[in-house]
Amino acid sequence: MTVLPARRLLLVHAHPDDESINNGATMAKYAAEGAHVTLVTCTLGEEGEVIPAALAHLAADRDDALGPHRIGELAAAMDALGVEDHRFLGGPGRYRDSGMMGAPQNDRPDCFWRADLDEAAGHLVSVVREIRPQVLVAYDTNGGYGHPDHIQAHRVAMRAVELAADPGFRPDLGEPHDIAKVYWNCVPRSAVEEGFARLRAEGRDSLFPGVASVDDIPGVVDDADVTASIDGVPHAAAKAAAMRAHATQIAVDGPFFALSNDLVQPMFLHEHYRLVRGEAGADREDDLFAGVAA
Ligand SMILES: CC(=O)N[C@H]1[C@@H](O[C@@H]2[C@H](O)[C@H](O)[C@@H](O)[C@H](O)[C@H]2O)O[C@H](CO)[C@@H](O)[C@@H]1O
Ligand SMILES: [Zn+2]
Repeated sequence: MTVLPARRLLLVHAHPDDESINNGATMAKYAAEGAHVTLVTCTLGEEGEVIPAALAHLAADRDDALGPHRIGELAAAMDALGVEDHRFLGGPGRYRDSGMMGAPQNDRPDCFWRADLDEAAGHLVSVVREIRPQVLVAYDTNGGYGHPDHIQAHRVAMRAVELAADPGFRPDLGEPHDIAKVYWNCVPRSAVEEGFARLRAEGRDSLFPGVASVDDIPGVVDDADVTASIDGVPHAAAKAAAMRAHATQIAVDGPFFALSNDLVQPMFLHEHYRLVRGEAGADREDDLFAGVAA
């Protein structure tokens, strides 16, 4: 019987790369502090575009080998963050990347967007009842930016929070567990505006073919809606290394990056969260475990 650390954090993401973009510094911080950090990724990202020309053959409409390749990218990213516990929902390849909203891939019977909600949530309940986290991080109801896998990851995570605590649900999956605090990823508008001002001031808007806009940033909220902000500056190098590890999806340029759409955007080193379940430990928390664990 493995005895886990006192502080246990669970994060649920749609594709390999989302965890590093949204929470890389937070994950590195808590791993370095000795908390147990568990990442559950819901798909292998099989339908992603491929940035390096030398790897273009991996794409779904070529060799359809991007999923297994991204397993390796995710493992390298976890090494960079110091995270040892990362899993795929239902096992690697159980749910396939659904493609962007409206894409024909949304209709594939094996895609995550078509998953049965309670069946998928059951796989996550098993992890919750094993790890028994005090804190869960998930996407907001729009999945940050409306990608079907992100929306579904939100739904599965929130359904698993309910089911994991229900003693009548699947006793075979372990004792019920009530997650004390649930946060949704977010970015305060002031941080987005500051990031783009820095990008323009450093002239990076001329090095990439395009520049993202505020509307391209997932989960932008009014500053007042932010509950917790994690200062990830001490973990900047780890976050950048983790993002670089996802080389088919992300091109990193110092404190900026672009996805395969070539739109440069700031890399946020402060990572922000909105508490949607549980009690906040302060008006603006600097610790996700505030009030729940030593
Ligand atoms: C960050 C994220 O969620 N990436 C997803 C997303 O990828 C985007 C998609 O390919 C889009 O067409 C591009 O313009 C954009 O640059 C990409 O970031 O969707 C992919 C397909 O579902 C997914 O694999 C990728 O992880
Ligand atoms: Zn994603």
